[in-house]
Amino acid sequence: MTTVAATEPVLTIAGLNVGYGGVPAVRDFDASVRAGEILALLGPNGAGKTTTLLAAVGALTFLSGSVTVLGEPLDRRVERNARRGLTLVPDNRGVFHKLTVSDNLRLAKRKGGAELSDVFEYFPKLKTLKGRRCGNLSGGEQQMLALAKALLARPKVLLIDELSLGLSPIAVKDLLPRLRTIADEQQMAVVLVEQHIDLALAIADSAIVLHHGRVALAGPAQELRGQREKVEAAYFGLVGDEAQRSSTGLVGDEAQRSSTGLVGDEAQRSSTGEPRESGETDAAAKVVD
Ligand SMILES: Nc1ncnc2c1ncn2[C@@H]1O[C@H](COP(=O)(O)OP(=O)(O)OP(=O)(O)O)[C@@H](O)[C@H]1O
Repeated sequence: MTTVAATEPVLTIAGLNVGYGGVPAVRDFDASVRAGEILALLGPNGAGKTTTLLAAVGALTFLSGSVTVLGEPLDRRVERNARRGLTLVPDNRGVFHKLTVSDNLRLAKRKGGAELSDVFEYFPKLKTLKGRRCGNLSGGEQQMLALAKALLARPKVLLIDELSLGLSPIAVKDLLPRLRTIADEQQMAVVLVEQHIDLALAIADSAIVLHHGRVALAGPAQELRGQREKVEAAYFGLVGDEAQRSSTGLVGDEAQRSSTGLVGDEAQRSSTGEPRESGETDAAAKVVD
C-alpha cells in the first residue's frame, strides 16, 4: 500500500466539478484531510454533500477536477479505491436488517482488516447485541454497527454521510466524540457530513460549508466554533463581504483560506437574494443543536 508522509494529506480534492447528466451539482470544490483529521462537511439539503462524498469514493464521474488518495489518483473502480483504504458509510447505514449484528460484522470482515474484538472495544454495546437482528436495533445502535462494519476494513479515509440521521441529540452526543477517539487512535482521516453544526465543529479539525453546490465557507474548526453567526450565514447563503471578515482581520479570499488550504469562492458572493430551495426551511430547524 502507498504510504504518505504524516504531514501530507491522505485525501486531496482539487477543483472538483461533479453532477448528474452533465449538470454540475458541486462546483470548484477543494479540500484536503490528513491522517487523524476530521473534516466536517456542512450544508442544507441539496447543497451537494452526498454528491461530494460519492465523487470522492469514485462512484461518480467528474466533469473536471481531481481526487488524490494516499498520493495516487482515484481509481475509476470503487472497489479498488476501497482496497486502498477509502470507505464510505452511506446515509442509509448499509446494514442488513434481517441479519444479526454478528452476521453483519462477519460479512464486513476483510483479510488483513481489524478483528471483531477490536471494534467491540469502541462499541462494547454491540457485543451484548451480537445475536440481535439489525431491524430490531435502535437507530443509534444501527449507526454504531455501520461504523463498526466500516472499521473492520481498517480504512485510511472514512467518508460518513449523516451519521446522526434520525438519531436523538443524546445519541449524537454519544456517537460523535467516539468518532473523534477512533480517528485519533487509528490515525484515520474522516470526512463527516453532518447537520448538527455545533457537535460537528466540536470534534472536527476543519469544516466546509456548502451552499448550492459551492463552498460558502471553509476554515479550521477551532476558528469557526466561535463564529456561529458566520457559519449560519454561509449555511443559508447569506454571506456578504462583512461576513468574510475572520478573526484574523482578513477579508474575502484570504479569510476563506484555512490552514488546510481550503478556499471558498461562493463565500465571495454578496447576498444576492438568490431564492432558497424549498427544503431549506426544514434544514434550518435541524441546525439548532
Ligand atoms: N441521481 C441524481 N440525479 C440528478 N440529480 C441529483 C441526483 N442526486 C442528487 N441530485 C441533485 O444534486 C444536488 C445535490 O444533491 P446531494 O444529495 O448531493 O445534496 P446533499 O447536500 O447531500 O443533500 P441532503 O442533505 O438532502 O442529503 C441536488 O440538487 C439534488 O437534487
